[in-house]
Amino acid sequence: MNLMNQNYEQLIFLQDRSIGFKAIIAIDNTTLGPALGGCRMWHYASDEAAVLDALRLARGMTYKSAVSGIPYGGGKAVILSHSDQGPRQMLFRALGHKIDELQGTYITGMDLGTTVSDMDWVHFETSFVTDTSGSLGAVNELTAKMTAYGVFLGIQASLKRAYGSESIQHKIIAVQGLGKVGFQLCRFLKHAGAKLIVSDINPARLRKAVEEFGADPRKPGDILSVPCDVLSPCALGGILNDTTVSKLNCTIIAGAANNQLLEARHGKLLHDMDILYAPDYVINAGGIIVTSVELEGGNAAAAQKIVERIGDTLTHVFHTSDAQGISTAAAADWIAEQLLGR
Ligand SMILES: NC(=O)c1ccc[n+]([C@@H]2O[C@H](COP(=O)([O-])OP(=O)(O)OC[C@H]3O[C@@H](n4cnc5c(N)ncnc54)[C@H](O)[C@@H]3O)[C@@H](O)[C@H]2O)c1
Repeated sequence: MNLMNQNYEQLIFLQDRSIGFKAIIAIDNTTLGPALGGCRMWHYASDEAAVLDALRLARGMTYKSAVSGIPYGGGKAVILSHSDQGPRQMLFRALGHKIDELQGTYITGMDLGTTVSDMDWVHFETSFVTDTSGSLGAVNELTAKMTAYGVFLGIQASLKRAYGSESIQHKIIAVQGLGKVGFQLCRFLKHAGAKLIVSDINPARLRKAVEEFGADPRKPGDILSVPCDVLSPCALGGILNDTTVSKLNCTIIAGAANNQLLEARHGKLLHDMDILYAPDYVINAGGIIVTSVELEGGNAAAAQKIVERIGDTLTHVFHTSDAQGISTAAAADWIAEQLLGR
């Protein structure tokens, strides 16, 4: 990988051997405001894989903020997880110390593998952190709820585009992943009259969804190929790839998971197969909207008002895709690039 060819603003490598701390901060773009994006703590196969992940996630945040109309740029932090690390508080305080030196260019928060208490440790060192105890997003899991609500509205907009009506009544919707977002999404969908098919690697969560929603459970390996109107990926990224795309049996893909397309070309593949793909960073922006409203001192109602624009943003993406004859994924990127003035 030639790092100098990547179009980012800053790539920062951090290391403190005494506490087994190794981290990366990627600041993709600050044209529209300070770079916003959570901190992931993950085990990577190599340092290079971690750098690539940080850069890709940071770019996704730039685009997500731009299309959502919030005054922030994109960034991401990654702490490389390994066996001989010091106590978590030391790792997150080390990260916080560096973030403070950046004087607000980058603002962090929670992501995969990190928690509210980790953000509290970051907060010991800097105020450029969200998702701390008592924050707007952390209380009653507002971030996840608003993400689920945005996905629900995005599913309605996608149904309207594919079937001419946004009605969810009797539509078959397959939800992969019943965590904080997926479970809440099922609540909205069930209430609107959907027939749910669900899957989770966690048997307790699966059982709960069957009991609460009368959902039809499937094995994790089967959910992506079930015949359905909408497939809603709410677990991991990279699930739309060479192996899975040919097995899909849905009209629409609209879910919360980040980086659903393994590679950009898979967006084109879906387009050629006439499957309507709701670009992930457009439909799952509810969480970052809560964070941005929190940073501006707003409340849950203010956040909801912005989340309610997600359906219209998605419709704009679909129109752009039609007008330019490009995939919805490429159309979303094009809109974001325009907003960034590039
Ligand atoms: N929480 C948010 O506000 C938010 C915001 C934007 C995007 N996202 C993205 O949405 C996705 C879900 O987020 P979350 O907060 O609900 O996470 P979570 O960890 O609470 O839930 C993920 C669920 O997926 C399940 N799962 C994992 N692998 C699976 C598989 N192969 N098949 C079926 N189920 C599987 C897990 O058991 C878990 O129940 C993630 O990709 C996340 O990055 C979340």
